[in-house]
Amino acid sequence: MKKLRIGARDSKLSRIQVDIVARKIKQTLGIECEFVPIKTKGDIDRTKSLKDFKSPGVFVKEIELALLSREIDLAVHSLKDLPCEMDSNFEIVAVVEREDPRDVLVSKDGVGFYQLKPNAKIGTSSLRREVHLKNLREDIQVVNIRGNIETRLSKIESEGLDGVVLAYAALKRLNLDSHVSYIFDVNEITPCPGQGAICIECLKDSPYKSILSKINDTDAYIQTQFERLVLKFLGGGCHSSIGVFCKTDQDKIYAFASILRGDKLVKASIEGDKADFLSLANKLSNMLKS
Ligand SMILES: NCc1[nH]cc(CCC(=O)O)c1CC(=O)O
Repeated sequence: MKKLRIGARDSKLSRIQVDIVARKIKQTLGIECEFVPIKTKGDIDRTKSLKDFKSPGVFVKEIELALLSREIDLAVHSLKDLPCEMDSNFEIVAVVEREDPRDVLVSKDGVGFYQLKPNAKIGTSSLRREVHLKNLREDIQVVNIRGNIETRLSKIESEGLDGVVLAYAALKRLNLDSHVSYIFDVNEITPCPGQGAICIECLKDSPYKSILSKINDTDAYIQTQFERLVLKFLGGGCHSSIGVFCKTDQDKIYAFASILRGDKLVKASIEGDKADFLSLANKLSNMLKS
């Protein structure tokens, strides 16, 4: 079989994620891959806050165009970068691996979140993280920062911040998790739907769909599809305040979600059988709608 061309963002983290997928494809399916780096709008325009991009999927569009023009055979993304409402030409054929979905604080002096000085300045451009941080500590001042992980870490010094909040998964994959000062429990900051998961996206009529689906991690797939479905039912763009977290254990699903209503963070939780996936996602979103 010919080499498969993997398209993905051109960042250090993205390359590491592509390596993880390529290794799995080689080991499990015996197929070689090559990496095709693609610049996305989200990478090019670094001045804009993520909240100000008009359409979702700022890290995705150009990669999907490369799929359409057959310049690449598959795309590898951080699942959380994929809008929950996907264009009908495309499909998530596998969730390959899910790292820890929690958010973490990297602080200036290594102090924990509750030890930060009053009115501490914390960098993030995620509305979800902002809302949760203020819910935990009213005094926290949020500063908007953008850029890849290394850039955001460097902004602690360059912007005089007391810390930044980032995805644990990203720091682990970049081998930077020794910088972590505090790990937020999922009850403190509800994770972003799909956070920590790497996925493979293909054209719906791709000849590689069925072979690539062999490297799907079933539990990671169910958890993240559940989280994305709740986000979709709530009408959330992927840069909204909405957090959803789903855990699985054998035949069971345990999930909760949080959303900003007025100036209050409201939360709901649910559990049930995997077989009732759709109605559970529906119920959970309805609990948060009213
Ligand atoms: N918002 C950008 C983004 N997209 C994916 C990740 C890495 C985490 C993941 O794989 O879910 C990050 C960085 C972050 O949230 O700090």
